[in-house]
Amino acid sequence: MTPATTAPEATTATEATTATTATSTASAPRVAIVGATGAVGSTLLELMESRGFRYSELHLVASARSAGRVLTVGEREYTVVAVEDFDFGRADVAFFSAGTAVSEKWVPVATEAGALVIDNTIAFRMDPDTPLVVPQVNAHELDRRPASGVVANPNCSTIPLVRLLRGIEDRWGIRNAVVSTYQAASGLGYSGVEELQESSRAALQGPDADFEANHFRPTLAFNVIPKIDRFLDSGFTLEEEKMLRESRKILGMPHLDVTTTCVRVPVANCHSEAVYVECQEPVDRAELVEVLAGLPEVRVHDRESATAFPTPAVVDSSDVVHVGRVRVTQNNPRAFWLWLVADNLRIGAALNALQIGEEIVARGTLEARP
Ligand SMILES: NC(=O)C1=CN([C@@H]2O[C@H](COP(=O)(O)OP(=O)(O)OC[C@H]3O[C@@H](n4cnc5c(N)ncnc54)[C@H](OP(=O)(O)O)[C@@H]3O)[C@@H](O)[C@H]2O)C=CC1
Ligand SMILES: N[C@@H](CC(=O)OP(=O)(O)O)C(=O)O
Repeated sequence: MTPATTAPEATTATEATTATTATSTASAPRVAIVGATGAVGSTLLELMESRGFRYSELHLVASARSAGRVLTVGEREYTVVAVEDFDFGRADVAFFSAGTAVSEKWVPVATEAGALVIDNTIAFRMDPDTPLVVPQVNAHELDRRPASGVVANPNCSTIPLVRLLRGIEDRWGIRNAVVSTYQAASGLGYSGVEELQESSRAALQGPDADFEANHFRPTLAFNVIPKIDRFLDSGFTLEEEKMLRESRKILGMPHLDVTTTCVRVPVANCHSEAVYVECQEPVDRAELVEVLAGLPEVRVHDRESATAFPTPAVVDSSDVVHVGRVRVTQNNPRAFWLWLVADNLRIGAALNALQIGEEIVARGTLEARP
């Protein structure tokens, strides 16, 4: 997790916001990032640089609070523009990670102006005209420009899960899966991490320390909270419901039986999941390890030593899904458990969104601009 840098001195707003990368060509898209100052937006900017994603223009967009702030991307400085003041006709691709309400209001404006939107929020995920894409699973959905003009990025816990379930379904067939998540404070952005830090400091000072929670109630410091997002009438939370319905849509398995308990834990970054899967056929552990390790961008930590299992503190800022504790159950040879850890800001949000962008460019999907 690396915050964006603010340059002490900067070029003027107009110059800065329309700068062209050294590596760009006429065919590289013009890119806008809405939510550029946030945890996901900053991670996206970092990944664009490290992965060499080419653009002919880059526009950084946030709320009026950040308008005029200057961010350094690569070796250039860019001035942040308020979304109300941005002309989406200046972007071929617009990444949105500024919350659901912002996407509901501004994504239609962006698509109307001709931009293809890659949206990180829940706003359009279940829209039938909007593909919900994890490139390692269903990149073929990007062969054509979507009717809605939007490609949705799934929930941060759902992405690593479906990447493993795809390989398991293809080899053994899935009867059902039971998942418990252990989700980091960064799922609520920079302010979630700050609240975890401040509440931990206050808890260490004693019961009378002055601290007011905005996000996590009861406190997340030295605690775990079995509720993420709001409760539904079913008794499940919306986060748990997202994991069911989004997994079904991404995998193209409308009857997939996956049930979850989503839990917030006092970890800064990286979501973990304990996953139980019952298959249609008996599973051989060695073959399971081989199948999982053969999936794209997955690393299996398999009994290399007594501590060779992934944990959030160790695999933070990693671009692969880490898997450990792979074990077939003693009472049912068709069932097994595994443990996964994935960086929610990268794999669960910015990296997945950027990989969608890379696929769109590679497949020429943007050429059908309306
Ligand atoms: N964190 C995660 O793991 C995941 C997040 N997401 C999605 O991404 C969104 C952003 O997450 P994250 O980056 O972590 O959050 P942050 O709180 O760190 O950042 C929020 C960003 O949105 C901008 N923003 C807020 N309100 C407005 C507004 N009214 N108009 C324009 N821009 C606005 C902020 O700009 P400003 O600096 O001006 O306040 C900032 O750039 C989430 O709400 C969620 O929908 C999706 C999957 C995972
Ligand atoms: N709900 C996730 C983060 C997030 O924003 O998810 P979604 O995009 O599905 O609302 C978390 O708190 O860890």
